[in-house]
Amino acid sequence: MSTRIAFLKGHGTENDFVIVPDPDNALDLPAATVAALCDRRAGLGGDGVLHVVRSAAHPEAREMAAEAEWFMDYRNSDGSIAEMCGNGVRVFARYLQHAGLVTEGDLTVATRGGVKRVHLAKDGDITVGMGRALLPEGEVEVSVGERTWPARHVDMGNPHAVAFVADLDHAGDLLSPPPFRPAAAYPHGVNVEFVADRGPRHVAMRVHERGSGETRSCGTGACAVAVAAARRDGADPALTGLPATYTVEVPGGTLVITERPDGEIEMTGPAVIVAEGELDPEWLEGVGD
Ligand SMILES: N[C@@H](CCC[C@H](N)C(=O)O)C(=O)O
Repeated sequence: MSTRIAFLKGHGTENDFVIVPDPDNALDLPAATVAALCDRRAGLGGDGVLHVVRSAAHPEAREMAAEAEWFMDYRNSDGSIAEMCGNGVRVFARYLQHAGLVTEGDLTVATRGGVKRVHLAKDGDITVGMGRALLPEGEVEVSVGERTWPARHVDMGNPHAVAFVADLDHAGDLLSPPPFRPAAAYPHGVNVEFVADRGPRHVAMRVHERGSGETRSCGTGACAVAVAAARRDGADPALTGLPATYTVEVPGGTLVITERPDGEIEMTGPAVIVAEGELDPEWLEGVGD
């Protein structure tokens, strides 16, 4: 990579991303480059990278090109690849609008977790159709220090372990991934949500994200939390025939999650573009040295 490369910085409820527009998939973005971009001291800083590519130009998205023109090639801040990023989809859609590539209204975004339907208001919040959750059977436990909690395994395209706790401070400083049992439950690692009640259908969470550490929000995590809370509260929409809406407070803001009786989940929240610029080619050439 020796030519000048454009970037933007954006966030959704303070889950922050470096956005790299690359319509023709011409850039090499190895894990070391992603990690350097996300480095908060020596790079731009971010919980992840949103690599913006035309679906037709990306081998993992070509099959979705007829349904969604743009592919969100999402990477965690350590350079690892994840199937989905809920806050990322909203910020991705906001970028497309900002760049004049789409107008407000309805659009689709291809992700490794399938095509997501997005409703983009001109200046307001963005709603994403997140698909259905899977709830694999089996007991899971997560620990922090001396404390251990039962956790609900919820798959939102990416894996989550949701633990209800009395106090979010019990999750400690979350400087390393919370150990979980059994190891076989999450062969590819897991995002862990700690959840405390705030009121009827109103919860607060902290999250330790696979590949990024503790972040200030996780959209797929908030959906997993709402799904787990609805089962705990006897509000499973498939059983009641009624939608279940939860307000999920995250350290960086608030997300509203609705699960319908057919299992489809919608997430609504903000998305903001903060800055744009160009990477310094010399800095980029030195990455990985
Ligand atoms: N912050 C994201 C989730 C990003 C991926 C996650 N760290 C994983 O590895 O599965 C969100 O908003 O959903």
